[in-house]
Amino acid sequence: MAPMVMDSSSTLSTSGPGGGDLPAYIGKYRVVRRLGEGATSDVFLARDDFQGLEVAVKRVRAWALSEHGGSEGQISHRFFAAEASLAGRLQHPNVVQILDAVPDPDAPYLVMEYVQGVTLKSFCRSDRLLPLDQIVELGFKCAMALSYVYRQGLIHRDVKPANLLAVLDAQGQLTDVKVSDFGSALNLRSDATQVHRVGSLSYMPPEQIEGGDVDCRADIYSLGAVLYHLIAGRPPFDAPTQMALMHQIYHQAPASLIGQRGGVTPELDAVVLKALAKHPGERYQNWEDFGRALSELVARQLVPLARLYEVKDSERFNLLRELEFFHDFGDVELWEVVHRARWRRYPVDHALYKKGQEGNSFHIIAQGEVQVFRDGTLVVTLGKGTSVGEMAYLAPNPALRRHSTDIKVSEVCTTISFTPESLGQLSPECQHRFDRAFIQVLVRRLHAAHEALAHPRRIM
Ligand SMILES: Nc1ncnc2c1ncn2[C@@H]1O[C@H](COP(=O)(O)OP(=O)(O)OP(=O)(O)O)[C@@H](O)[C@H]1O
Repeated sequence: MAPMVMDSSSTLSTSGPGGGDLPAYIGKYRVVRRLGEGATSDVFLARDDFQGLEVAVKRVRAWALSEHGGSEGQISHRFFAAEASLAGRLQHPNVVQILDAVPDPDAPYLVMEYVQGVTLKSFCRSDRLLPLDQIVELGFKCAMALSYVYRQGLIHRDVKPANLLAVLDAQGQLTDVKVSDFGSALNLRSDATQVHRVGSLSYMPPEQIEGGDVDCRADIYSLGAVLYHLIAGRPPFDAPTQMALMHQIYHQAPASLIGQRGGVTPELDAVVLKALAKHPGERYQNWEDFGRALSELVARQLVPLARLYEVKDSERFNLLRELEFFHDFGDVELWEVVHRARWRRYPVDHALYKKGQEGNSFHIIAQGEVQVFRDGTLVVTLGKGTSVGEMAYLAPNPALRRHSTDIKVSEVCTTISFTPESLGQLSPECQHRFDRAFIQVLVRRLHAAHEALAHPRRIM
């Protein structure tokens, strides 16, 4: 049995498998295992037994805060304070949520959403590189997440592979990515003076090294450097000493990605190198532009697609943003629809609904067209952005739930569909958006029906 010892916060602890002491509890959280460690803190997988929840607890190492820690100690305090101030604030599917911050005087800790997976550092080695389309997808998701973060008044300032967590499913397949570690974040709304030179040199833009004021374009550079590393298996600049590395970052253009890896197109190379421009004015000027450039690479097939007929998450997100039905949805709700809806592509002549059938799912047409027939006669053609089947879905009694028309696909069509059960699993905010969008659809239909009754000749 592992020896029992007392740790700094007087909690019983055992010697852990990863070396070092593994505390039995941190506050009310039962420690399961060590997940990783950073420069100043240890991260543990822990359980909140009361809520039955797995969390990641990041605890600042006691020595780092002690008087011996000197300026290191002060820095740790500041890093902790920066992350702690964000507890409960950042809520985005691609940002690791900070659930709580406990300012324990000996060893303060943060409680975070637990991400099952590895950091993107695992995919920076040349023998473990990800497919190019997956790298671009990850880049797009990080760009959208950091755009959200920027809109909250924050610059991350330490975007690097070790701070981007890759979500893996049970089969070990990478399914998503989450931005983490806001210890170096600059809060533009409350930090009166910028603390300079935080971050990791290999991914840091010149203006951040110089100690000048930074804005979102500094993070855009860093994400560009991460994408470069994921594509090439080496960072844009590499040198044996910090001085030499800084010299390269200031003065040397990164080598083109073409030829460093099969399948890299001039367009992909241009997008990454633009993000890595020395001068912020020559980079993408905002996250929206960088995100658009990345998603266009996928949409226009300018990266080799591993699975050709798949509707990628970036495509889905952009499709939704274009549809009137989703105009009032924020980014967070749109990502929920990307992940939770059923996305299907239907061939021409496919019968979406048949008259008399009882319906409980509804579709929103994202691409293509359908035709509505009443007793064999074409009534209307519906295209992108319209919804079908919502009447049967919203109907208060079974008789009204039967479809009164036949609906057939007339042009290859992608639909987003929900059932009452799948809609019920969405967050209350997202359900609320759906309710509002349905009310708008119904009001429009009611108005059209009213007009038809009031002015029958006009519409005949
Ligand atoms: N929410 C999480 N879920 C799962 N693992 C995590 C989580 N947060 C962090 N980790 C793991 O712990 C490691 C260290 O975390 P983190 O980078 O936040 O610590 P840090 O002390 O701020 O590091 P550094 O100062 O070196 O950037 C990560 O690389 C990752 O492996």
